[in-house]
Amino acid sequence: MAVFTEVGFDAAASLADHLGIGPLTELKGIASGIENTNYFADTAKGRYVLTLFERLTAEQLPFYLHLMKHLAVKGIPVPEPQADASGEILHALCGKPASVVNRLVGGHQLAPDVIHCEQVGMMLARMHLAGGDYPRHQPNLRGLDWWTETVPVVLPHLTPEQAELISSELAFQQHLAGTPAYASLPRGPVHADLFRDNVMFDGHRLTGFFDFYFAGIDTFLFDIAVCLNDWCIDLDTGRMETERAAAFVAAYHRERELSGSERRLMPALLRAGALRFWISRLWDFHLPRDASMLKPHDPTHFERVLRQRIDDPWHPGLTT
Ligand SMILES: Nc1ncnc2c1ncn2[C@@H]1O[C@H](COP(=O)(O)OP(=O)(O)OP(=O)(O)O)[C@@H](O)[C@H]1O
Ligand SMILES: N[C@@H](CCO)C(=O)O
Repeated sequence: MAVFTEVGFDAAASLADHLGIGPLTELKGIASGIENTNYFADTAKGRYVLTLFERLTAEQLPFYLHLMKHLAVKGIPVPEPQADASGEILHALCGKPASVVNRLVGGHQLAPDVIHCEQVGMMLARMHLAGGDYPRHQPNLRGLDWWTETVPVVLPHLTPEQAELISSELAFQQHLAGTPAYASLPRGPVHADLFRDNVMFDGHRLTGFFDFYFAGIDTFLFDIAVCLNDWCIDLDTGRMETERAAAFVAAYHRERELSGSERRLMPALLRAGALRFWISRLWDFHLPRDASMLKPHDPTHFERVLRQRIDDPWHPGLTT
C-alpha cells in the first residue's frame, strides 16, 4: 500500500483551503505506486491528487512540478500543480514536501493495441516539442552516472552470467555516451518513465501522462526507447511487437521528425532503456527501503528485455 505517511483529513483540508480549492469533501489513500504517498482528494472545486514526496527533495522537486505546469499550460494533458495565492506550487504537509495536482480522468490501458501506441507516440512527440523552451535544468537522475554507481552495489546479488551481462552492457553504454553520434542526439525535458501505468486513457482517447518524478534533461530517443520497451513488447518474452512499435514511431515522427542519428542509435538506446530499469529494479529488490511491505517489480523482466534488444535489435523502418 503506497501510503507511507498517513495524512489526517484536517491537515489535507487546511492545505486545500490554503490553495483556494476547498472545502475538502473526501480524502482516500491510493494503494498503488511505490515511490510516493498519494491520496485522491475531492473538494467542492474539483478532483485532485495529493502527493507527499518520500524520496525526492525540495531541491529536486521544482524541476518536475514546474515542468508539469509548463506542459499543462501548453495544452499537453498532464496534471497541473495547484498554486497558492503567492504562486507557490511546492507545499509541505506532515513534514514532507507535497503537491496537489488535478486528477486525470480515465484508467490505465494495460493491454495496449496499435491505436493506443500511436496516441502515446504522438503525444510524446508533442510533449518533447512543448518542453523545448522549458528554462529549468536537471539531469536525468537515473542516467548513466547513477547506473555507474549502482551496478557495483547490485553486482554481489547476481549470478556470474548476469554480472557479465550487466557489466558489459554498462561498458557499452559508457562508450556510446562518448561518441559524436550520441552527442548529436536532440535533447530536452523527458519523462523517462512513461510506462503503461503512467498514462491514462478513456476508451481509445489518451487523457494524460502523469508521474513526472523521474523526468530530467536527456535525449528524446531515451524517452522513446523507454516507451517502446514497455508499450510495444510482449510482456512474457520481452520481444518487440513490431506492428505496435512501428505504429508508435511513425506517429511520433509525424509530429517531430526523427534525425538520422536518432534512427541509427535506436537499437543502442533500446538497450539503454532496458538496462536502466533492470538496474533500478535490482536495486529496489535487493536493497529495499522501509517500504518493505511492498512487492517490488520483477528485475528479471528487464534482464529478458535487455537480452532481446541485444540479440534481436529493432530498427525503425521509417521511409521519410
Ligand atoms: N493526476 C492523477 N490523476 C489520476 N490518477 C492519478 C494521478 N496521479 C496518480 N494517480 C493514481 O495513483 C496511482 C499511483 O500514482 P503513481 O503511479 O504516481 O505512484 P508513485 O508511487 O508516485 O510512483 P510509481 O509509479 O513510480 O510507483 C496511479 O496508478 C494512478 O491510479
Ligand atoms: N516504471 C518503473 C517503476 C518506477 O516508476 C518500473 O517498472 O520499474
